[in-house]
Amino acid sequence: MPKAPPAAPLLRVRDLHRSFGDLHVLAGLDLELASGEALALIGPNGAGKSTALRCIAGADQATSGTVELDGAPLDERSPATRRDLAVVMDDLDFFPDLSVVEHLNLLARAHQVAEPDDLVDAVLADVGLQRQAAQLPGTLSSGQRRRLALASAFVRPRRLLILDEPEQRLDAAGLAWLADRLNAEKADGLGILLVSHDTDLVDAVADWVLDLGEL
Ligand SMILES: Nc1ncnc2c1ncn2[C@@H]1O[C@H](COP(=O)(O)OP(=O)(O)OP(=O)(O)O)[C@@H](O)[C@H]1O
Repeated sequence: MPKAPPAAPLLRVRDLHRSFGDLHVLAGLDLELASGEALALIGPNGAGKSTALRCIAGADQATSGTVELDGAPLDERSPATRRDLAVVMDDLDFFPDLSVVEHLNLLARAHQVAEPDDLVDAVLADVGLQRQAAQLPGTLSSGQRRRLALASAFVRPRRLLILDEPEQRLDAAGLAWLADRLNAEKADGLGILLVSHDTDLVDAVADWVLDLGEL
């Protein structure tokens, strides 16, 4: 009996290049990620980790190379990609006049999740922002703003989670929560691509580690 062709990985990046003038930040990055797995990009400051995430997520234009989601070119404008891809970068942008709960409600409803109020309540409790639900982003502490950014990814549909230094500004309890949450996401079948300088988080979550400082 003929064998079925192997399923495409959730994410496949081939020969990704990104240069800024004569600075070759990415010079042929290859990676693959399956559903239910986490891949951590590590490396020193300036190694190109955020550049890689931005090019993969479509926030920056690679000089050359391919990025595929489920075997099709990843197009951040397509409805399918926008449904599947949840991105939390390190630049946190919020509407200054929408409260915490209003942000999360807006996202859940825009992504047409079932029972948005229940999901938002659950995520608020999970990220520890229940008491801050009515506050505006400008009144949150920096760690609370990071929690809101992470919460934004958890109130929407997703199959691939891309996270740039999600550990930033989290306290010890927040870091423990983050590792548990990301492992729960993996158990739910999500693929996770993260950049992190936190070796404990990488050890706790990553199935694969790619050191961009060594490429
Ligand atoms: N838009 C840009 N124009 C010029 N140079 C850039 C641009 N974006 C990034 N770079 C350069 O590319 C290199 C890689 O930057 P990047 O932010 O990807 O590093 P990183 O590995 O994420 O570092 P860190 O650990 O400090 O976050 C750096 O030398 C940076 O100055």
